[in-house]
Amino acid sequence: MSGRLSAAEWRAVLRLARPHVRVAPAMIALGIAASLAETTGITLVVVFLYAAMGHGARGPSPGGPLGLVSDLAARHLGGGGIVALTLGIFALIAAKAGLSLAYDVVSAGIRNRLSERVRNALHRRYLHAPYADIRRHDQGTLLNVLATASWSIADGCMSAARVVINACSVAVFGVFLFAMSWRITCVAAIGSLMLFAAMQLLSRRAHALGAETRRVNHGLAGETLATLQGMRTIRAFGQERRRQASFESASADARAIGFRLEWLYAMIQPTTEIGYFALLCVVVALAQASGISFATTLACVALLYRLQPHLRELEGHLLHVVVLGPDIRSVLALLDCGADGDSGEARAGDRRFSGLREGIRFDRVAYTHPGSREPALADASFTIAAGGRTVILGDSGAGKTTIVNLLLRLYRPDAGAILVDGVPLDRLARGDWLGRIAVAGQDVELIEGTVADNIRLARPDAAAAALRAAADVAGALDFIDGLPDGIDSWIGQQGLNLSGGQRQRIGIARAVLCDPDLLILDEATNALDAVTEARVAARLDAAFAGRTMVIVTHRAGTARPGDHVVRVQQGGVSATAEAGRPGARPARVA
Ligand SMILES: Nc1ncnc2c1ncn2[C@@H]1O[C@H](COP(=O)(O)OP(=O)(O)OP(=O)(O)O)[C@@H](O)[C@H]1O
Repeated sequence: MSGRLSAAEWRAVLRLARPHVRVAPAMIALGIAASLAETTGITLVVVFLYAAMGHGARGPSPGGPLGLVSDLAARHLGGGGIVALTLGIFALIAAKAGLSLAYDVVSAGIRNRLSERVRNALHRRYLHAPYADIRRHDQGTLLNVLATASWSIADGCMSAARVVINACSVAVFGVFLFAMSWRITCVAAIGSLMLFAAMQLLSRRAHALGAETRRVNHGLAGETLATLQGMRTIRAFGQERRRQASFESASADARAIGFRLEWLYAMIQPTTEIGYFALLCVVVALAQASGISFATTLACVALLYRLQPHLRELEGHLLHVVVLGPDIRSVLALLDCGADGDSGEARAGDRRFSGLREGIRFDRVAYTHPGSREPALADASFTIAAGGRTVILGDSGAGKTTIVNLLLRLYRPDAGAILVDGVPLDRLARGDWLGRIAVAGQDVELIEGTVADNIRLARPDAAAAALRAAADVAGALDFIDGLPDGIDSWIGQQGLNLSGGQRQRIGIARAVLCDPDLLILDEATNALDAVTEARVAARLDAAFAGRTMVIVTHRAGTARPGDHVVRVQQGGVSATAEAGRPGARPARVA
């Protein structure tokens, strides 16, 4: 892959920046106006010095625009010329400061708004890209791109704008210089081009450092996540020292790369300063040799001196765009993640769904996880009857959770169909479907917050009474009421203030709160003791009588007489039968 961003990548960046592109001309105009004010100011300063030294209308004319301004000043300003010039210079300095301030305010606004837009777009993609695709990225990368690299698009745009402004400023300075002396301008242009070529050597190094920075930052984010997510395990296994060493190693990499990057940027200033000093010496020598007046030489030197920061900035921003390239590319790649596929939004479906009437039929469904060789589910056919209990039974790794994820539309079958009352699942309006089903699993995803926050996650508008009722059905109310702040108790990071069984019951309460037509319990009570598990099962049976329940388990004893049992084995469905009457239905072998 080439170092610099391609035209297509720049087009993608501009598409992201589109709402702000119309402000860009105004921003660039502000930058150029500030340069104009500066160059005019420098010219006036030279005229001022010239007049102060007793020249002006009475002295020899410096020629060119300088002579013109000098003559005009002397003719029209008379004795008060110096005062008027001073005021003029002061006004131009103030104008330049005002214009620069306006530019900074506008660009800060755009930079922050554009970053916000990119952050939001990335977050949206994390939520809507096909689940299997987004899950393939490691969390450190996802975190780093959202938190840090997302700024690179705005920074890249700002640097590109600065490149245009600096190039225009250089052109403005060039025109002034040319009007004063074409010879000096030619020498300055050749010298500047030579310095620019030297900078290109730094730019190549910058690209390599940019890619390295991205890799190191992702590593550091991964290390941070590993510490945060594994805090308990690390301590339980006495791995603090090793973890600290691993973090410090990543941290040292970040320090080293940060230093190398800053060193690279720091190289720009002395390199250009030395180069320009040599150039100024050549200019002065040339001026003397070709009889260019002192005033013109002074003005040219002053202009060249003030041109230096613009050229330095131009080179710095060109370098910055190169350094940002890998980060910009990683943002674009994630924004594109699954964009061609059918994300949850893309296959939202248009058929209304108001409740399960007959049942759900898996018809020769196959699914292979991206990157996997073996299918997780191969040619699976079975039925989940409406209004009854279906037990999906299978060993660890048999494909049970894959079935649940297919029902949740997190995955899409590679082959076969899932029919809900005869309608393909992905034709149903996604909101309608997900609004009618709820799942509780063995690993409950808990957010940092209170018990109430966590139960409410699936139905943020639920009333307090509904929350308590759901917790009661899940057998969670007793322990919740025993917590220091009851349902408003803080549950700690990942719910660590709670036991595994308590966490599972919060997960069940969350599902119950949705009041679903179809309740899926994926090993949802395996952390409970037998008595509590039986109590929770009885409450759920009572609350969901007449509704559809899918119980996913590896324990054959979970099935009760009357339950429909689907046995999953090595990705296929080996048999379906009615619990207690194994021969009652013919086994359907996938
Ligand atoms: N995201 C994934 N990427 C690749 N392979 C996966 C992924 N998720 C699951 N698998 C594989 O698919 C197969 C079925 O996994 P699944 O989670 O459906 O099994 P399970 O029956 O629910 O197991 P358990 O009872 O242990 O939870 C397993 O071999 C597993 O390794």
